[in-house]
Amino acid sequence: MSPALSIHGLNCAYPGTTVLRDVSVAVDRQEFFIVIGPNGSGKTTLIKAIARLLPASGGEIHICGRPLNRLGRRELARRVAYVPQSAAEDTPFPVEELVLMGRAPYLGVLGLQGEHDLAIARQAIEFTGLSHLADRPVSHLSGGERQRAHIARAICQQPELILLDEPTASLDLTHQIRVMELMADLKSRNATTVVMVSHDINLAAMFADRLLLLVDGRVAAYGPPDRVIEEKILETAYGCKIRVDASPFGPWPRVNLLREGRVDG
Ligand SMILES: Nc1ncnc2c1ncn2[C@@H]1O[C@H](COP(=O)(O)OP(=O)(O)OP(=O)(O)O)[C@@H](O)[C@H]1O
Repeated sequence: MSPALSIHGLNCAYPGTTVLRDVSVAVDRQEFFIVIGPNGSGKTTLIKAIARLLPASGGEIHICGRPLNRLGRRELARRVAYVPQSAAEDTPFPVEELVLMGRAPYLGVLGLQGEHDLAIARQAIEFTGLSHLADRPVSHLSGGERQRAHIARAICQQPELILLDEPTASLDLTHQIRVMELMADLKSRNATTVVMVSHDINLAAMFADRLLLLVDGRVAAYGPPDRVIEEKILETAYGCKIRVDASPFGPWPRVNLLREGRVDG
């Protein structure tokens, strides 16, 4: 079976700047894949290229074996859902309506939602812990609640591949772990492939099947967490002092930041 996502020799550029250079990775179906890397290394650019929001200037992206640029808009929306980095917006729609928008790729010409669509939307709202806010306008939610509403909309789209750009960035600790558990759950219950950008390397180590470390738009490391989360690799990538040990709470590595000159070794 072809991978959920395969990227070969991808280059992406904005006018005057090349951001991604020769990026090649493959993400298996039902994999939890997390992209890490310093600010400006090209993580959002990569996610946007996969969501077809940015054109590639070279290379190829395949979704479940199909070339990305040959998928029709509806087919792309059925296969791929994208949750952007900052979902700040003043939409006056209630949460339930925003989430129901995820059904758009499945509706007929009249765009009428049926009981089935409503049931899927309610399930996504419940799954993200927003049932008590279903009727509240999105503009009246906190940043973290709004982020979860956008995740619910993406889940409601029932995609094969869900792309999330720093979904835990504005969340408190409970909701950070909840979003990660939610994605792990979605992966095993719905066989969804999850591709996430995150700056939280310790959370990423706990949940990712594989990590991709981008530095200056290039693949610096790629593999299971214990192959990527190594002191030398991270210190070179981030340019700060780091110690890596084994987490006492599970079979994953743990990153510890050091203050300059405070610890020997
Ligand atoms: N619209 C744009 N036009 C020109 N350059 C851009 C544009 N968007 C991003 N860039 C540049 O491309 C590079 C990669 O940006 P990108 O947002 O992909 O990085 P990132 O790894 O997601 O960063 P962060 O961790 O800070 O969110 C940066 O140098 C950025 O300044």
